[in-house]
Amino acid sequence: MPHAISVDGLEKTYRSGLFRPTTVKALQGVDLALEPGRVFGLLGPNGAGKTTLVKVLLGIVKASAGTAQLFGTPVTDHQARQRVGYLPEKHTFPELLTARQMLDVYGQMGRVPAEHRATRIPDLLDRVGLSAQAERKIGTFSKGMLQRVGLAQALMNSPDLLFLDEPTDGVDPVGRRAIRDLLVWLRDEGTTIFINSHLLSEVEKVCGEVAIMNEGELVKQGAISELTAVEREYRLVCTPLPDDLSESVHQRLTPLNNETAPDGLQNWRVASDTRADLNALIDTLRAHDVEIEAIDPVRRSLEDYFIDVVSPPAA
Ligand SMILES: Nc1ncnc2c1ncn2[C@@H]1O[C@H](COP(=O)(O)OP(=O)(O)OP(=O)(O)O)[C@@H](O)[C@H]1O
Repeated sequence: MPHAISVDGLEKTYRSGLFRPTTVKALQGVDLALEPGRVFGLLGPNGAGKTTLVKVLLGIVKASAGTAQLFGTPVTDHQARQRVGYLPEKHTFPELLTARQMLDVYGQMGRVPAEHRATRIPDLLDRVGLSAQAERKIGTFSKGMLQRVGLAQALMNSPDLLFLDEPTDGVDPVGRRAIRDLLVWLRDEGTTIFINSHLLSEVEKVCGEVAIMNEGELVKQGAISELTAVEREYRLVCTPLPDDLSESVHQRLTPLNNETAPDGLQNWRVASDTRADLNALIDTLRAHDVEIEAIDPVRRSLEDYFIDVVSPPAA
């Protein structure tokens, strides 16, 4: 089965100015392979090249070098876009149309047959929580409602691959939850979802894997759980430590909010260079009748990780 997205050595250089031409290297050799059925988040600071990458994938912008394919079809071939839905960041929908009429127009443009539109429009409006607003004019919609009707628009042609640019921007927490639930449902149905967003906490909740783009390059890529794990540090939850533990054991344990644990359990941060070392420590604790409730890798937030990756090192 081909990758949903496959990008190899992609470059894009913008040239502007007639008398004093300037060039901007927006993409500088991007490689990406995305399995179908994944929810993928593309992160990066302003100007990193995220929108350019999406535009190349959608055939809106022509790459300067490299190749890009959607489901094995080159993005330069219009067939590649037949299986794609897109919610742009700055969308403007016809304000005088009602939500239902707007979806009908976009469905027609996407060559969705009339009988499919008749069932799909109420279904999608229901899924994005806008059934009661079906006959309301788009011009009267709030920003959050516009995002939700935009998402319904992107889904009109039942895409296998969905591109979303800042999908939850301006949406209140209830609407965000509705969008998140919808994305999870789509993923479970097998849709590949590509999200471009600055809202890292949202990305963290819905994306399985992310890539961080900086200055036109993908500098990090992987599962969020792997990227945010702090190497060889663990959080240990256990019954109170006895006083007769050796100094060397104590030195490896840093207390974490122990005064706030209402159940009498204690939280410790454990640094351990090897697995054997960690297991030896646990053996020592168990030999002192300490009961282990949990031991997990310490994780940073995606935001902390992101800032570490994109911030230039201090001079
Ligand atoms: N049409 C264009 N002509 C010239 N330069 C452009 C054009 N579009 C984008 N750029 C430049 O290319 C670089 C990448 O821009 P791009 O919009 O892809 O970044 P981005 O990561 O999407 O940023 P943001 O998060 O701010 O939307 C920037 O330096 C931008 O100024």
